[in-house]
Amino acid sequence: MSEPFVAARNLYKTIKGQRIVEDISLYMERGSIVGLCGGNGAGKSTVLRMIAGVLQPTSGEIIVNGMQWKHDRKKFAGQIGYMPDDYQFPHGMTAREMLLFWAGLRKVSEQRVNEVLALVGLEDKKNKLVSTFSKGMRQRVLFAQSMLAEPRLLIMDEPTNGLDPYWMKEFVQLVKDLRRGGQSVIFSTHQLDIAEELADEVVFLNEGRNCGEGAVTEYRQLFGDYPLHRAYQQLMELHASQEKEAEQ
Ligand SMILES: Nc1ncnc2c1ncn2[C@@H]1O[C@H](COP(=O)(O)OP(=O)(O)OP(=O)(O)O)[C@@H](O)[C@H]1O
Repeated sequence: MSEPFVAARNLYKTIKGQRIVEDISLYMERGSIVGLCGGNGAGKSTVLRMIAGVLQPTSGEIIVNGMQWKHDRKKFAGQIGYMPDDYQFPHGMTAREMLLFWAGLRKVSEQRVNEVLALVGLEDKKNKLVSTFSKGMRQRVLFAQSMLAEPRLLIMDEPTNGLDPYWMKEFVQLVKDLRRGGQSVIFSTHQLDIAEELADEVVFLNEGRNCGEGAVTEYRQLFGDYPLHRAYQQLMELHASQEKEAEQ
């Protein structure tokens, strides 16, 4: 059997003695979209940061397109676009200047900067200071940044946070277009309706562990309407009853 496009195996992360991620394995086919769902502090950002190579796992292995971070950091990073959940933009930089800065790091042309500005609808705001932007507009700058080098894998942490309904829809369409172009996407979200609309596969995390995963079509067959809401609720109820049993 051939190796999946992304194979993250048995990931553990411990920070200052606290286990944050425990035995997470995750596999992605090329050109697929995976949604990571779970409550606050479930470990979604930590898992995404490890796959992106910005945080090293305490143990476990991550292979993207046959490459490992520890063997060739530059090549590994070169095939990934990462959209963090938060970013401190420097003062005094316009949207265009920010994107030109990132484009320079990745050897991307000015024409591509203009393309991504247009994709996220910021052409007319490109010469405005990012520090004056709303949360949703800053998210669109970060989204544009992640697409700059047309990476094979896009890793996006809470990408729809702060987007208005129009941009939420546009975002969904843009990500579907990326998939159509053969790019793979993994994203975290609290918005289960977005995960249902966008993802092929969903992984639910709770307290740093995988508590359920499957194809969205399977969840639909199992639960009908609002399949991810229902699946999540069931998983949380199961978790609560297991905790209660363990206490007794
Ligand atoms: N650098 C760190 N030092 C200490 N604890 C950390 C650190 N980074 C993450 N954590 C802890 O790890 C847990 C998981 O955090 P993480 O940000 O991965 O969760 P999340 O699922 O993305 O949460 P949210 O949905 O609230 O963004 C949390 O309890 C968090 O406090």
